[in-house]
Amino acid sequence: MTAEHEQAPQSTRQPLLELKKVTKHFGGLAAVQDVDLAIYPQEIVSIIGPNGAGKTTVFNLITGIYLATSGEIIFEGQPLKKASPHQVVQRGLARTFQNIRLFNNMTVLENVLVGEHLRLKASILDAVFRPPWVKQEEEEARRRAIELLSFFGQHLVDRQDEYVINLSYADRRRVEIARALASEPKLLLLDEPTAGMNEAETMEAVHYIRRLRDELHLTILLIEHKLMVTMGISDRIAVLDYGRKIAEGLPDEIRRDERVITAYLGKAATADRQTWQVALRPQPEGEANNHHE
Ligand SMILES: Nc1ncnc2c1ncn2[C@@H]1O[C@H](COP(=O)(O)OP(=O)(O)OP(=O)(O)O)[C@@H](O)[C@H]1O
Repeated sequence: MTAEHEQAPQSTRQPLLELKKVTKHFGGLAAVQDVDLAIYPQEIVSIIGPNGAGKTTVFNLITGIYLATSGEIIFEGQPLKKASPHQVVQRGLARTFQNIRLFNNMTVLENVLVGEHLRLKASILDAVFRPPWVKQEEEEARRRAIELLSFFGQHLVDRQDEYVINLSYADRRRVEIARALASEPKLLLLDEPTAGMNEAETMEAVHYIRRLRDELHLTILLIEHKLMVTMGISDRIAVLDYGRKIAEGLPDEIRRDERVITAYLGKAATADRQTWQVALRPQPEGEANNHHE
């Protein structure tokens, strides 16, 4: 652990985001039930669980896409209440999606600029008549968008005028994160950030997710199906099953948790436990994230 990561114990800090007994019903189905979760500044927290466990629904509740049936979601000490997705972004939360949602008929740079529009002051009339301050604001937005692309290396800067449809899947995921960063969030929600990536791209994604926390001081909540990634990157992990949180803890605790093993493998699959243990083995020295250890 480096000195810059040392933080006060959680008990003395205020969570950046807190879910209190959050429940979401779809008709008779309880997709999320009584979920409590606290995420502290500059943590990387993962939500894992089998298909249909309620992970994406939790993201949709936090980001204002769904209204909770009951319970409370609190950001920086203030309830999000009925905040719309737009208002949630203004409060400082940004997200990416399981299925990348970029504008394919726009360039890389234009997509990132879309993420900046909430911060800009110019109205439609200003944009039409373009007084000097609007031009200045546009230039500043453009400069910042390029800077955000450069977080992922020079190659995205070089391809800023390319239509996003021409980029690799991994690059499109990077552009989607750059667009989320453009709204200057405090909390970034990443829904399966390594889906569709090969091993090398996945390892690179793990590296830049850590940099988002370490260099940009972001707090990160992610859903990730690749358990090797989750185990290596997370400070804490929350496990959902049938909408309920069945476990929460450090990666090592989750790896050994009987309820988690059962949820993933089913009761009849105890013979597969060794496979599970192998899949979740700690990352090699230097790769493990010892943020809170
Ligand atoms: N809009 C909706 N209307 C009705 N049911 C829904 C809706 N959204 C999700 N569900 C149901 O809620 C449950 C939880 O779904 P959710 O997508 O949150 O799970 P998940 O853990 O993200 O799954 P996956 O890993 O497959 O993405 C599932 O049974 C799903 O069918």
